Amino acid sequence: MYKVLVMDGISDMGIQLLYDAPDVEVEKKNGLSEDELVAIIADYDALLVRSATKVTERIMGAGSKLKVVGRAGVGVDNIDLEAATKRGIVVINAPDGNTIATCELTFAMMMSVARMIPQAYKKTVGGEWDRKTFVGVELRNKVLGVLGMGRIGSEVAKRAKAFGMEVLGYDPFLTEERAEKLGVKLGTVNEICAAADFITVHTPLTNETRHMISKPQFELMKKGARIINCARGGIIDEMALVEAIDAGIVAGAAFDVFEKEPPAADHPFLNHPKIVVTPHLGASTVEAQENVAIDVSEEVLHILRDQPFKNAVNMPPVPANVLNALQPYFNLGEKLGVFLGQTIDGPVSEIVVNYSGDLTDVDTTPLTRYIVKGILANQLEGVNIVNAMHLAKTRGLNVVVQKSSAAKSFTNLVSVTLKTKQEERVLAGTLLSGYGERIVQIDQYPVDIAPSGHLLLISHNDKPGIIGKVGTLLGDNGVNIATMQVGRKVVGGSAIMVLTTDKETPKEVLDRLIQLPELTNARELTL
Ligand SMILES: NC(=O)c1ccc[n+]([C@@H]2O[C@H](COP(=O)([O-])OP(=O)(O)OC[C@H]3O[C@@H](n4cnc5c(N)ncnc54)[C@H](O)[C@@H]3O)[C@@H](O)[C@H]2O)c1
Ligand SMILES: O=C(O)[C@H](O)COP(=O)(O)O
Repeated sequence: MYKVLVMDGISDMGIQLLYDAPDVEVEKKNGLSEDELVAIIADYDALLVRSATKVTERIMGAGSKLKVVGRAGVGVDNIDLEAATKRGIVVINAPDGNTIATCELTFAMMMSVARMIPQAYKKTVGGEWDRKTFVGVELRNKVLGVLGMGRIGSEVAKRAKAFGMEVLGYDPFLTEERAEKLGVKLGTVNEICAAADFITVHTPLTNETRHMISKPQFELMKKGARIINCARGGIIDEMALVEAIDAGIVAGAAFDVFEKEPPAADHPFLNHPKIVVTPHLGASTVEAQENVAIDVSEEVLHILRDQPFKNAVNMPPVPANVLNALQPYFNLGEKLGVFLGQTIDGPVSEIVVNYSGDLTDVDTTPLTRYIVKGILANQLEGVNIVNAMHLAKTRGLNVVVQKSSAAKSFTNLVSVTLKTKQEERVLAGTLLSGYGERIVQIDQYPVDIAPSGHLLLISHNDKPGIIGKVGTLLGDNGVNIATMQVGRKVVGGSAIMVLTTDKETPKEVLDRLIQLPELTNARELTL
């Protein structure tokens, strides 16, 4: 039974999928401190949060069973991604579910700041009938600058056109074609700051975007510009904004997010007559909360059940067509790795993976992760497809991927070479129609082996009688041979024998095998 801890008031309707799952037990808690989470997290396989819970290295360190942290929303700045990756914990988010909610809040904020609705409301309910102070501006014919043209920024740009606004956009990944399709003119941050009547930001908070709008940008702005931030606190320099308003450059601002949340009681935005504030409500609609909770629940179930998933934040996304093409090979790739990992002595210095045939048509990176995971699994605990490449890198292990279009006798071939300072071992596998996964090459020897169960890999000199000696020794010790294959390059030269056995060969039997004078090596492998 998997235990899932759900924090931060995530929608019950959205996580119904988890309640309904027969293999999942859900517990809901709110407002736990870091210490309280550290004390209980070892019981859980999955943790679901919004932005309120900070998922720190300490929490993940204590989460000995933790497989996945699910963020019911977009921003993962409350989750220590590096710590998760190191521990092989998958971090997933729900990037699409709250786009429209946040886009619509952006317009609510834009209208609020254009017409001073919150300020007018406050006076009206206070008993004043003040129609002179609140003369606003229209959006029509105004220039809107959108910094960050991802999901939310693009939706904002589309709707701004309906208000009759001219839209200028900046995003390092916005192509001219896409900008043209959206009816957006491209500009630099400074050009947009100089030209816009309204500026809205929709980027993540990164080292590059921190204080992207600060004193120098405010100094470029038109008198009367208005600023909206429904993305992340810190993208706009809060103190520089207050100065720009007080200097008469900026006419007003609307902020849903703060550099520190919740802001201190004496934060200059609170009670400022020209600044509208909300408590991080961008995603707070019934629809968005249901959407993100459904998305994250589906992914959590996939991860807990070892099924493929798509929205991992600490792994590159895998497009559906790539996943479809590679998925049948994941198990084979891992088995090739597990096989090789058990056949090598001494530290591995390089892994060379060669893909040939149809597999060369897609990005094979996800499959490489399975291979590397399999190789490392023999040496390291807790290795999985999230941390496999990271662990390989931190151990100075070079992973080289090659592709060759000719697959020789096979439609597809995955060939893996493991190199240490002393030796080199090659293993190749394929999927054979009607037969499934097969290992088809060990070093220079062609073989045909199903990669599962117990195997004995024996290196020997090609001498008459050796097969009988091995068979007798195993038989005398109750180890039944299921299949046997022998390969050699030249008569009387070095050769290999691969046996599949119905049970593990005991260590003492293996030791006696190795003492046979014709044998150079014997290893028990479990796949
Ligand atoms: N207020 C809320 O409750 C709320 C709700 C949802 C999302 N958000 C936040 O809104 C932001 C945008 O969300 P999204 O779903 O559109 O994300 P997204 O990933 O689709 O878009 C972000 C865009 O920012 C661009 N970008 C990155 N660095 C940039 C830079 N230096 N200059 C300009 N553009 C840059 C990226 O290329 C990307 O296109 C995120 O920070 C997210 O956390 C806030
Ligand atoms: O990044 C997000 O998705 C938003 O900031 C929403 O955060 P929330 O789920 O805490 O409302």
